Amino acid sequence: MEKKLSIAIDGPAAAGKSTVAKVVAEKLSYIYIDTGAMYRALTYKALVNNFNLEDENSLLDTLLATKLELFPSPNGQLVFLDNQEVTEEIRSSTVTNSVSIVAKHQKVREEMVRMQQSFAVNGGVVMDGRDIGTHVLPNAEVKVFLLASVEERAVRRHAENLQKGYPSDLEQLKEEIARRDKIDSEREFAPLRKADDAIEIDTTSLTIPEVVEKIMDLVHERVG
Ligand SMILES: Nc1ncnc2c1ncn2[C@@H]1O[C@H](COP(=O)(O)OP(=O)(O)O)[C@@H](O)[C@H]1O
Ligand SMILES: Nc1ccn([C@@H]2O[C@H](COP(=O)(O)OP(=O)(O)O)[C@@H](O)[C@H]2O)c(=O)n1
Repeated sequence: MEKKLSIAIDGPAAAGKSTVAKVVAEKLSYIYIDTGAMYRALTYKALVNNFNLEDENSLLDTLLATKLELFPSPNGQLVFLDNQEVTEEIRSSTVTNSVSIVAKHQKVREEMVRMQQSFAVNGGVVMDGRDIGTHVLPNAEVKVFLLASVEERAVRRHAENLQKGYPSDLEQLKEEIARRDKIDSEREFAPLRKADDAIEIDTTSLTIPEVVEKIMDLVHERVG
């Protein structure tokens, strides 16, 4: 039987990570794990309960007391928080604009990483996020860092919002994406960074199938 690999996909907001990670996981019959959803779920709970997002210890306590579950589904991944489905709720702009504050806390990240590593213990996983290649799966056989210009990423998110019927302002999205990238890249602990051994793919002028194909080529190189 072919060896089951671990595949790490990192990169800035709206670079296409989850879209291509889902397709790659499906092609390989691997599990897809969207780690951003975990930070989003904790942020959602903190916002609903009016918690101070700067209070690292209380966020850690909240996380430890939370039942956070990810279930594979044909459309990607369902997210449950204390037995309640929050798959859609965690994508709201309120959560999006606060999540990087929650995600900068070291203690929160350490616990998230512990959970993420436990999901990946048997390999056969495609995981996307910001620190997968650098911290969560440092021994992943395939590491990819996806990039695209901030303009292109904002245009993509804008189109996605309009298609879903959500209100959307392109200039505002551009600013929000740039601001989130800045916080994610500048935080002290486990910032958004390409792992030394990750392959960078600039997707600005690539289609989704072209990006998937590049990643599948890397996978095939590793399985020989
Ligand atoms: N190579 C690409 N070309 C055009 N659109 C893309 C490409 N990759 C992703 N998209 C679209 O861009 C949006 C953001 O992609 P997503 O996978 O959610 O990004 P991320 O997970 O990195 O935040 C989605 O609407 C997706 O369909
Ligand atoms: N491994 C990860 C994944 C997400 N995150 C944080 O969670 C936020 C949301 O991640 P996401 O992948 O859902 O975001 P999008 O790029 O899909 O909008 C990021 O902006 C980071 O602040 C992180 O710090 N580390």
